[in-house]
Amino acid sequence: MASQVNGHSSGSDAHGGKSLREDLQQFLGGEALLHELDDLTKVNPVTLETVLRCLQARYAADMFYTSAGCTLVALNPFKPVPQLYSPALMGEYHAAPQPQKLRPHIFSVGEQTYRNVQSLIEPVNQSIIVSGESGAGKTWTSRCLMKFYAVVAASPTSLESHKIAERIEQRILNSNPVMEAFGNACTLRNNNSSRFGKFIQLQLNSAHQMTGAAVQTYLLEKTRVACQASSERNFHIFYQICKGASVDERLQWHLPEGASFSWLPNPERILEEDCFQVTREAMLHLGIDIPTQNNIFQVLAGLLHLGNIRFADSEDEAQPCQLMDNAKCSIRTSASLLQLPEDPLLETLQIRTIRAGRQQQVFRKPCSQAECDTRRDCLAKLVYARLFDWLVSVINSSICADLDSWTTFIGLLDVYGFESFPNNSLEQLCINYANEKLQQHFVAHYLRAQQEEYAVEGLDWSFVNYQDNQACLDLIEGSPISICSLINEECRLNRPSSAAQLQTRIESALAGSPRLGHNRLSQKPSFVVVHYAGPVQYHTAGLVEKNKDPVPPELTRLLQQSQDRLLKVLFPTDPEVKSQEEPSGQSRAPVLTVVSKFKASLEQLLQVLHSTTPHYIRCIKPNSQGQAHTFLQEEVLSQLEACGLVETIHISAAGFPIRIPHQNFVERYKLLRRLCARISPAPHSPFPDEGHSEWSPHTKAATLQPLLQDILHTLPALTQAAATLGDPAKATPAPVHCGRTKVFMTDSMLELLERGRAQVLEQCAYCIQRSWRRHRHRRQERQRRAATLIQAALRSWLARKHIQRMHAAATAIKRTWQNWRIRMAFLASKELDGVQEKHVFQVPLPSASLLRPQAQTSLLAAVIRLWPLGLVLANAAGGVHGFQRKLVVWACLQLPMGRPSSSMVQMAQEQAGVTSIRALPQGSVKFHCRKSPLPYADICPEPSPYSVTGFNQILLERHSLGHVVCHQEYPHLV
Ligand SMILES: Nc1ncnc2c1ncn2[C@@H]1O[C@H](COP(=O)(O)OP(=O)(O)OP(=O)(O)O)[C@@H](O)[C@H]1O
Repeated sequence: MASQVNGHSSGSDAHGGKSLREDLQQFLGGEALLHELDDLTKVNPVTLETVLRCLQARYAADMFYTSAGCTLVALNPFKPVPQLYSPALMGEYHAAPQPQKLRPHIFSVGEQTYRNVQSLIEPVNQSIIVSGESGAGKTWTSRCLMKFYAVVAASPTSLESHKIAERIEQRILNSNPVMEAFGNACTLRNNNSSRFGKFIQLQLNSAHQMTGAAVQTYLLEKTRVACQASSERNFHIFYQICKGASVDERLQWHLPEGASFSWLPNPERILEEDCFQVTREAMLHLGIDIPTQNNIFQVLAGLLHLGNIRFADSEDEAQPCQLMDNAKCSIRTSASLLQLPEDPLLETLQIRTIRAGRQQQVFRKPCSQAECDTRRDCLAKLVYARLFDWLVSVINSSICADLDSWTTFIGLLDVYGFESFPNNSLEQLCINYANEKLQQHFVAHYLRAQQEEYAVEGLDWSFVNYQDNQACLDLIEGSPISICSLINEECRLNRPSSAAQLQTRIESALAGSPRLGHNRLSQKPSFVVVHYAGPVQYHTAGLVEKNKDPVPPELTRLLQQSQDRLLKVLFPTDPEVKSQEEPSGQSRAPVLTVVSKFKASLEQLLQVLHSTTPHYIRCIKPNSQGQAHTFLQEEVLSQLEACGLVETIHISAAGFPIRIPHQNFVERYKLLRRLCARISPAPHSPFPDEGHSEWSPHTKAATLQPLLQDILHTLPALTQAAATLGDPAKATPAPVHCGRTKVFMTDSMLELLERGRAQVLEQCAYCIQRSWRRHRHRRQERQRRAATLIQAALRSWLARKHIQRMHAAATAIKRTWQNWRIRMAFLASKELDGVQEKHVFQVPLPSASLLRPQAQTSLLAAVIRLWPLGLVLANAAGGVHGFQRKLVVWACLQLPMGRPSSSMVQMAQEQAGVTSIRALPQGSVKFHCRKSPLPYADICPEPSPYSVTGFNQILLERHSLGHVVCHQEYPHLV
């Protein structure tokens, strides 16, 4: 870096060397700080030197973007810096509350532009003008901006609309590789140089989502098809088809491997742009199907073969020039690829037809060898230019949204930068003319308008001398006499004029212009124009011819005969088109020259730019070799001068770049009075409240001034607040000037106001949030109470219901239980006590029916009286056994022996079992038997594991052993 700085000023004298060393010392000492300055307006003093140092320091620190007031300076890194354009970074700039606070970047310009569209402040439409030398990074920048908008202006709503938006964005992005393949070429200064200018209009709908785009192109360098400077190349697409075609396609397009074409110089150079597949895929996405693509490539192959056609010089002027031997095959192949008849093709190239006289008689004149070559080149240029325009229209129809589906747009202008070569011609004149126009637009927008406005608004302002290029524009395009008008006139007169004559004409007619110069040392006829970026010498040779860009009508007619589907579209046999193509020599209508067409499209472009808010990005090339980490001061210096950057910085730093009409200012910042009201009561209060913003027209004018004053009164408070927040830059009161119709301020003041506004809005939002939360809380509380009440009522109802059901069930059980007990007791007592008589006939004694009634009665009585005794005896532990026992039983029961019923009684007795016998003192016997023959006496209503089934306690009284007391007992009662 030191050597570069040394190299910049290599003074030989001791004093010069010393000052340079000091300078260098100072520079190097301050470098650490210098690279931190991200706005060139902060460089002090603002001179080319300091600006240059700052840029160099930043470049060394890999900081490629620097603000310069209203412009962004973009240094070409000439190396991939992926993190500089990552989607994450895009998101960061998009989400930042103040993107301009972040590091300078094209995304901050992009985001600012997008926010301007969202704010709907007039003019809503925005334009970003990307300018710079060839290879400075304009196309790269435009591409990155398009990607940025594709991300930030994508539709976040429904999945369906998101998909549509994504498809549109993809198409817009796909238009880049197609346009670059057909419109870019490798030049000495840039491997991927755009050979046309373009204005891309990104269309946004009312929700600020990208719905489409439109591309307008300017001045395609079509001469490149047939003529390339040494070490340069043709358009990329020709190399792509030659390198990327498949074997079949090669056969079809007659492009054998290793074939040489004179219009395809330097094919051995391999560039990353030579990617045929990428172009094909992008074309497919844009709706250009494979057959159409093949058709396009076939036509391009036809042009390549056309370029190989060579003519031999003819000795005899009356005879047409003959084809060279090796060109015969080329013309056949070319004719077949272009689907043109071979002989008429050859004839059209060899022979000129002239219509003359009143009857428009046709004369045929053989062309010289040079003329044949010119006609061949013209044919190729004509086809290629039409093909390019057609492609642009196809791209537009694919990406352009319906007129009613978009409301605003962001325009991206990528134009060729200022050009100055040793040999400049009409192309450079047009390019530099466009740059002058854009510079004027810039000057008008930022510099002149700013200063003039200060004067009109009555502001005290010391004017800066800026370079007004109006004089230069007058020289090029002025009326009635200018360079353009003179060249056009030469074309209209259609007279043979030499280059020297044109030079003399220009010099004599425009002698008074301060911007016209003359290079006395020049060998060739030329004139010099002193552009804002420096003097450029234009050679007059061939200027008029280039301006005419003559297309012999027979060439168009020939192409109209083609059977090729694409050429039929490009060259329709439409009479309207025909009349445009063939202006008759006698017509007084203005001739459509290159300059006049370019001027018209430029004016159209400037009209669009004037209706938008412009943003500028100046791309700077740190070195012409395209090397990373190399900052050549001299080269950068000339570019800084060429783009008028230093003046911009100077004025932007000293002036008031922000101008807001009173009405807009009041509308936007009237809520700042709330801040003031909190600090101190406002001095004026005859204005309506914010809630009543619809003032009547007469009150409006009357209230505007006091309102304005009120707002301005809040500024000290705002500045103070900034100071307490520890922002010293904002603490010093930034100048605000109230003009007659507008308020003027600096960026920092605007920032302060915006911050205050955001603060008030934030407080309002808090207030609304608080009220809403309170309201919501109250409502929730009410709802909660109501819910509790409902729950309690329901629960008590349910409990009551349950209890009622349980109660009813318990009552029913109790009743049933009581009834059962009563019934059981009744049945038992009936069985034991007084029922013997009544039920005697019901005792199910077997063979009872066989006994006599008396016998039956006595038997029953005996059973009842004596069975316990029988039981006792039968079950006695010792003593009576077998037959003896039976006899005892029979005797006790007085049963007749051998009767079947006796065994049954025995059975019953055996089953019954006696559990205990106790002799009571009075001589009675008390015993318990396990089971009685009574059906109800042993029924336990409550069976439980602990309960013993009812058993009978039998007491045999001594005094009446025959009287038996039998009652039921329950364990729990014992
Ligand atoms: N930001 C960047 N990061 C990395 N490389 C870049 C950047 N900008 C530009 N370049 C490199 O510089 C080259 C030239 O850039 P670009 O084609 O955008 O220049 P240009 O100004 O459009 O030139 P022309 O006017 O000739 O079309 C690119 O091919 C790329 O290699």
